[in-house]
Amino acid sequence: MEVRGRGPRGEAPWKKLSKEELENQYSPSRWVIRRGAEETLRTYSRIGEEATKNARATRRSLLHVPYGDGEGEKLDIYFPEEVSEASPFCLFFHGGYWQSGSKDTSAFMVNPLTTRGVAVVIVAYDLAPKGTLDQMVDQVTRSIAFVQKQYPCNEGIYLCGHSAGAHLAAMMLLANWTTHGVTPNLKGFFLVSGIYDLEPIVYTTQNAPLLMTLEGAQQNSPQLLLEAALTRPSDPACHVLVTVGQHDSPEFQRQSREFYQTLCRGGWNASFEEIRDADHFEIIWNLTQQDSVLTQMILRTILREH
Ligand SMILES: N[C@@H](CC(=O)c1ccccc1NC=O)C(=O)O
Repeated sequence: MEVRGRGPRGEAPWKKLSKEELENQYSPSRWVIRRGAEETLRTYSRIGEEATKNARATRRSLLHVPYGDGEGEKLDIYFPEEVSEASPFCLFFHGGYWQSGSKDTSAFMVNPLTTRGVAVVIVAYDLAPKGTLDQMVDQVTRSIAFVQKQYPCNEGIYLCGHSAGAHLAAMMLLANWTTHGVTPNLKGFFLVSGIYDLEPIVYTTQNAPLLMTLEGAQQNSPQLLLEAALTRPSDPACHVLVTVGQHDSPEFQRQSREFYQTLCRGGWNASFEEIRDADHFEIIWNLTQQDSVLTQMILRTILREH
């Protein structure tokens, strides 16, 4: 019998790593090749800030829209040139290990997508230590239900997440919409350099603000939940793109590959792409560029299917 989360051949590979090596594997900025770690993180913030400033200056938008009663439950909606409530909508969930990042610095994909008629929503959620993983997953679920209720004529809802945000988006593959009074018109997922098995994170310093227990990590691991899922995808046409950077760490690459394989076994319409010459941060900077491989893959999926 296959042991849950361990693959068909026994022990999870990360369990053989020393504490230092595990820390290293789950520190994305240590794997970048074109600049130092600190400079990378500064550049990441700067590019996010510039993209957001640019999006807010050039696109029609609704900013800080509450999707719930909580202080942190806000989202920004950026509209295409020809405002239409029937546009496809792409919701973006930023990364930062569930403890950093902001919707106000994450409008990376807004200009390339709105130019092609796609409305983009950048979603904020309560970061740790204020927010727990369970709360963040619930907030993300409610943000999607909110968009569906506001724009019932949408031509498809697509979820895109980076790193920790890809984890939150991936959890929506398993969401139970019956308690939300609406089933969103979900047509695709774009999961970028994500983490799908949270168990190794428990043993790294990233867990200090998260305070995840082993049990909590397992309950919020789409990798384990999908392996155990008895249900098939309700919409077989819904596409799941799993991407990882060529220069992401071997553990990040393993997580993406194994998640993709599990999706395929579960009957999902999934594809896997390693983005050449990109590290964990450059992969998201690509989204600010109309002609990058990742932007083009996302646009092809949305424009073909809606
Ligand atoms: N301190 C982390 C920061 C990090 O992992 C990160 C930063 C911005 C966006 C995504 C990130 N990773 C996962 O969510 C690092 O070592 O790179």
